[in-house]
Amino acid sequence: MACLLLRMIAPADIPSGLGSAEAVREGDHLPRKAFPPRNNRNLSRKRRRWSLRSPHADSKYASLRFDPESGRNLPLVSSLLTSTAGEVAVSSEQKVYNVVLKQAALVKQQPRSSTAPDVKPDTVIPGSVGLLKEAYDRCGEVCAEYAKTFYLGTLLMTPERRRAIWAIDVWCRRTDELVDGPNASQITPTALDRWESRLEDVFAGRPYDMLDAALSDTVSKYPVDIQPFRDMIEGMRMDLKKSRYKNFDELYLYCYYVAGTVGLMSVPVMGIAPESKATTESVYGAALALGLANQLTNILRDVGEDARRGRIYLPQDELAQAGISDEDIFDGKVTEKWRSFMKNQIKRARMFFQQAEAGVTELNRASRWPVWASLQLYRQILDEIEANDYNNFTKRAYVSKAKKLLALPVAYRRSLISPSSLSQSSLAKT
Ligand SMILES: CC(C)=CCC/C(C)=C/CC/C(C)=C/CC/C(C)=C/COP(=O)(O)OP(=O)(O)O
Repeated sequence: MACLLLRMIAPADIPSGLGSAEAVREGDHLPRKAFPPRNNRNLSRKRRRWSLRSPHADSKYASLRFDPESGRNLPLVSSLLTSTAGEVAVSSEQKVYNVVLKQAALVKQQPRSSTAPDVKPDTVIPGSVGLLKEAYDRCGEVCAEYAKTFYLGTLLMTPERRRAIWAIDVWCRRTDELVDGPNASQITPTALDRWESRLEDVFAGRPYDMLDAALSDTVSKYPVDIQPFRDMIEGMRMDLKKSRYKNFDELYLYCYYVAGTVGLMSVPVMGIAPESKATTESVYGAALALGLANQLTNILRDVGEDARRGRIYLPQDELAQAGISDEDIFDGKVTEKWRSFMKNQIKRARMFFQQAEAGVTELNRASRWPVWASLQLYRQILDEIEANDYNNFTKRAYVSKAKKLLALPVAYRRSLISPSSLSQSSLAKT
């Protein structure tokens, strides 16, 4: 099939760790060194980050309020921001919400189904079926190695959905690897442009290597749009350029690019439960919120590591308001000011998790367990930051194996709750 026409043109500035044409021919599609052990990673940038906004309408960071009727964050005043120069600009939340609407519109025409009958069967070209299976299997191996818990959860999905999720996950990891991996220092905006044109080829059915072939096949079968993928690359460009974020609006956009996009890519594959009464937009909004919540958590966990790389992802205006300077962060002293600042940041991240929760129940049953499990595990990192007395400078907050194991049956029980069993969905009705 078209997606197995592996192209042999290696863009010179894409690091070889991303899988060369030769590697494909030899069957070693993605050298393991492309995904070094996590503790050895080049942390030149914050990893995928995401978030929406303010924890409580009454907090000093509240520029949005969560509206349970629509399942959306609504601007408290307006979706327009006024700059100091007096120019009026559309807020990041509004920009991203427009993407959510577009993504939802793309899948709306598809009938909701738990078995995904809309998924087209593999096109059989003699000799290619085995290769495609091998490509997906390799994606599964990478996912298993880098996101064990999530991988285990995906095993509950239908085989088609599971392998599609692996293919998307692997593309995201490879993209992240460009600016966060062993070859990060060689990455230029031109390399990202090349990665983007390679993405266009994947969507046009012209994959470059085996891992791309799996994604190419996935996007030919599910209503997955290219925009969130392009946006993720845009997040990598942003990371090359910026090491400070003026305010939450800037950080919001970054978080959408690098993590909220993953939520938008996943919903078309995970599927919305046929019995769900929630609007497609609201489910996409929840998926976005989960991406944002995870990314904010990731940022809060890694403050010290990032500072050692000269990076501060926390909003500068909020830091200034709390009386905290960049130097204070580089010094890494846990003061009362810091604790109080962190409490507000944690509140905001929790608000996004809460917003995401309502959407998980609306997903197809088989997709709920892995999503609940990963939501719970990531949210617990916030509890661990508190347990470390807000020392995220020198102590890494992590969830113990025992807690991870405990989260699985809890997530499983929650996954049994179906949209129809909720007397009143917290998401908007169609
Ligand atoms: C809620 C609904 C309706 C759907 C779910 C939609 C999904 C799957 C959302 C999840 C999006 C996601 C997994 C984003 C990635 C965010 C993130 C911070 C990833 C960090 O990944 P790693 O770098 O592997 O994490 P560590 O640094 O913790 O190892």
